[in-house]
Amino acid sequence: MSQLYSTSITPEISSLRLCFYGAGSMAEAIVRGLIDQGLTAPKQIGMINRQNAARLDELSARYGVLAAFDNESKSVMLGEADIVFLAIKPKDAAEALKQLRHVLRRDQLIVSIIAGLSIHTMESLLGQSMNIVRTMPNTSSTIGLGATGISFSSSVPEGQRSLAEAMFKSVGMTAVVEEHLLDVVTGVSGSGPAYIYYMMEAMIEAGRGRGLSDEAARELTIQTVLGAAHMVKSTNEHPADLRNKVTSPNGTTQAAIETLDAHGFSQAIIHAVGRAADRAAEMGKDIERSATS
Ligand SMILES: NC(=O)C1=CN([C@@H]2O[C@H](COP(=O)(O)OP(=O)(O)OC[C@H]3O[C@@H](n4cnc5c(N)ncnc54)[C@H](OP(=O)(O)O)[C@@H]3O)[C@@H](O)[C@H]2O)C=CC1
Ligand SMILES: O=C(O)[C@@H]1CCC=N1
Repeated sequence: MSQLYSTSITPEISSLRLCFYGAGSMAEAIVRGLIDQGLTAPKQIGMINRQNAARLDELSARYGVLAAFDNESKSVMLGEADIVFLAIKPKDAAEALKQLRHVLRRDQLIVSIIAGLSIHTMESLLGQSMNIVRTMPNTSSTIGLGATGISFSSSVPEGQRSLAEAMFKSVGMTAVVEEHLLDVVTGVSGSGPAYIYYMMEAMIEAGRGRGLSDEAARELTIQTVLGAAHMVKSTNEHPADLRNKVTSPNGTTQAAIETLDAHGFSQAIIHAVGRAADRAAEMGKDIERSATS
């Protein structure tokens, strides 16, 4: 299997065994996306968590993936994997990676989705340089509409880079960026869906508050967000130009935008993205400190 990695040809993903170390919401989003998009079969995917057996049962039943419950099967599953996804929370990363030090091999591709955790710290925790793909996906991968930032450790050969990109492309779009920019990616698109949901919550609440039914408020909001995103993508126009086309002089949109401006809407979003990026860096530093303690 490792032979495939040494070539510059992207191997068939379906022939590789994938192991998700951490079986939480983001791991599920990627797994569901990979299966639904037909990139691989459920039986090629193994999932591990720390203790929550009910969660593993649920994932096996829902997707047909394999699950490892005891330490021995966890070691076998990790050992047999061609690609190991690190999908645990940042706070658990230092301890978990130290435990993986003698389990992971250099011929395996490591794909981390952990916010803030640098390739350098991963290699310190794992005790050796490895082929590491550091990514920042988002939960829209579940429906094939994810946005994933990707960077690579210097040793990752071209074939493995293409493989990693192909996996994440199958669940959305990808952007290869320099590693230091992944924290910004976290602020924009990793956490980004939550900002949009938050705005949708407010729009729905406002609609209901002014008398729309729950269903009408929800459906009108959904279609508005969908349509606006599609408009930006399909017309390729700048969002500001599209906004201007909605805004009649002295009309309703102008009144609304002035109200948003009065409440610091743009600045709030800019600060939120920046704060998320800073928080990713802080979490990375915390893990780095645990790595050396
Ligand atoms: N959620 C999101 O939108 C995004 C998350 N991320 C990143 O993805 C990662 C996972 O986040 P998310 O899915 O939300 O987290 P969850 O809390 O949903 O899942 C974390 C999983 O890790 C498992 N786990 C914890 N410690 C260990 C261990 N030592 N060995 C094996 N498994 C372990 C947990 O198992 P148990 O329950 O048994 O403890 C749980 O299944 C994070 O690092 C986050 O930064 C990246 C992009 C977006
Ligand atoms: O909130 C978090 O820390 C993770 C990282 C990006 C989205 N969720």
